[in-house]
Amino acid sequence: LGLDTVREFLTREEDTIVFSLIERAKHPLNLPAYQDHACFGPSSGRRRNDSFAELFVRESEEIQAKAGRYQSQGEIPFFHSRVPFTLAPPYNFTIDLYPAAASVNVNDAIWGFYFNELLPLLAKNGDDGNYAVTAASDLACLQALSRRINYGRYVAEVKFRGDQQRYTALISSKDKDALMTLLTSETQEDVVKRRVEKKAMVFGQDVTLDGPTETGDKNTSQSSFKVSPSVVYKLYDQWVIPLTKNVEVEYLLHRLD
Ligand SMILES: C=C(O[C@@H]1C=C(C(=O)O)C=C[C@H]1O)C(=O)O
Repeated sequence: LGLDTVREFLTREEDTIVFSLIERAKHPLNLPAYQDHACFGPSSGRRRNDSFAELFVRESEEIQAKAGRYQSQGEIPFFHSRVPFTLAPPYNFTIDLYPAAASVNVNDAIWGFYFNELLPLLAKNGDDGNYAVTAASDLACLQALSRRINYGRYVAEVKFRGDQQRYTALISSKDKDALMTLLTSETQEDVVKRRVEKKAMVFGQDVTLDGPTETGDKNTSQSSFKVSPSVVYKLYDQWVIPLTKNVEVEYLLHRLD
């Protein structure tokens, strides 16, 4: 585990995130899927206050928990299920994280910005009734974002090991601001934001057999991309990077527990 390796992981996750957004943007907003108390058919066993999307995520996570998804430290569910067993054969996952800090995560914040702020920028107004397909693509977005952002734990572990003296001093004095400054690389953040914006252009264009496939083409206006590159830039600038850094700080604060 080194800084180059963790950054390679984050770079690869960008592809997953951009593709999952492109998939979600295929569907209209489908607002009824997100409304509390929404009533679809017989409400057998249905908990009140759950939107359809919430129910979909909860139940999907339950089956994925059974299948062993959360045996890996890299995956953190949005809802903690009480499923005690796993269908998957046991596997000795590597333990890279410090135990007392390993469960640090910002899934609640991810849930909030995804549904309240990102989704309206991503999906066009409309309702085609395909709520299950829509919620399945929400789940894919949420899982990709959660994996990327909560990977801040690994980034923090690497940074801590690389500069134990300085980090230990700041952790002991619980100096959040100084920790934030020490772990921040503005140059790297700028590279990441410009790269994801470019990925939205490359992955989100219509591919045809005539003409070159280029991102600098003057005919490719923002509106011709499946997901607006500026929305992807904003996603990283306002939510993904700041939340990743919050995860890093919170992890570090527990690194000496
Ligand atoms: C993840 C890192 O830590 C911080 C967060 C970044 C990000 O979320 O992309 C980029 C640079 C750092 O400010 C890193 O150094 O790679």
